[in-house]
Amino acid sequence: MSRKKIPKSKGTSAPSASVLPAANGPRAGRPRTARPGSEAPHNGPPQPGRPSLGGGGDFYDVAFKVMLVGDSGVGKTCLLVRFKDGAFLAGTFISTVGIDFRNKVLDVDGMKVKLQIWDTAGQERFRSVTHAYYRDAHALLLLYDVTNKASFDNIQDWLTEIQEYAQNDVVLMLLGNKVDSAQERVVKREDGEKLAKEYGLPFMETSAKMGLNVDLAFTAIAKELKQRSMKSPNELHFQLHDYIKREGRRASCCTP
Ligand SMILES: Nc1nc2c(ncn2[C@@H]2O[C@H](COP(=O)(O)OP(=O)(O)OP(=O)(O)O)[C@@H](O)[C@H]2O)c(=O)[nH]1
Ligand SMILES: [Mg+2]
Repeated sequence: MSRKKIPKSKGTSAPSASVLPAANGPRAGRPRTARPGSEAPHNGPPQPGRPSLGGGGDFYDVAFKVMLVGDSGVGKTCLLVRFKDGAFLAGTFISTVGIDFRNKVLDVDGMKVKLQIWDTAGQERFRSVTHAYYRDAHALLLLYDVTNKASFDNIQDWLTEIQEYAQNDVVLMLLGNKVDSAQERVVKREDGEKLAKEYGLPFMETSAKMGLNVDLAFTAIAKELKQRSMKSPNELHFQLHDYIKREGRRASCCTP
């Protein structure tokens, strides 16, 4: 990938959320692998260019698509499983093939916000599959692994890719995962903060293993997207940076 610099902050206009009437029906099933280009199964993952957030039958007022991106092994799948099921996938690392998705409905200030979360494969060979999904994403969580310097160094390349394929107004957050592995840490918190500041990105350190800041990351995204979609002049403007600064916890404060 090239190492082109990108503009240092994203725009702030509202993404067009899918505002759908609350539905009643069965919950979405297990995540499955998308097959771009083929016909979407009923209630299955939407295909690139054919956005649909109506499947799954959850109760919700507004729905958004969130994508997890970053190098292979940084913990994208574990972050999603922690958020969705409150569990940690220990043991053998099973690399994601193509793309999976899961839905979760959050209560954000009295409104049901459905996040359809796309878990992408970090491996280079699946990159073209991932590209097709960027344009429909309302938000991106970009992860690196604090125990893997290369995954941090590659963030700039990911930002270049995001600039190329995602919407200009996509909500973007940088996450440094695996902070529970203090002994193996090679990327300092300050380095993550510095990079995030350089690009005007909200930033947090997380641990999918311990659950540190995982709910917070998704909740912050949901709040930001909801706020942008409401466009209510009476509502106080939600400040994503301030929110995660206030609510975010440091690794040192959390015991296993
Ligand atoms: N210590 C620690 N290990 C983690 C954490 N998150 C993930 N891991 C481990 O890191 C490895 C990779 O995790 P995955 O979530 O599968 O990584 P991924 O980013 O989805 O990788 P790809 O699917 O290949 O893109 C697994 O062995 C996980 O158990 C964490 O917060 N702390
Ligand atoms: Mg994965």
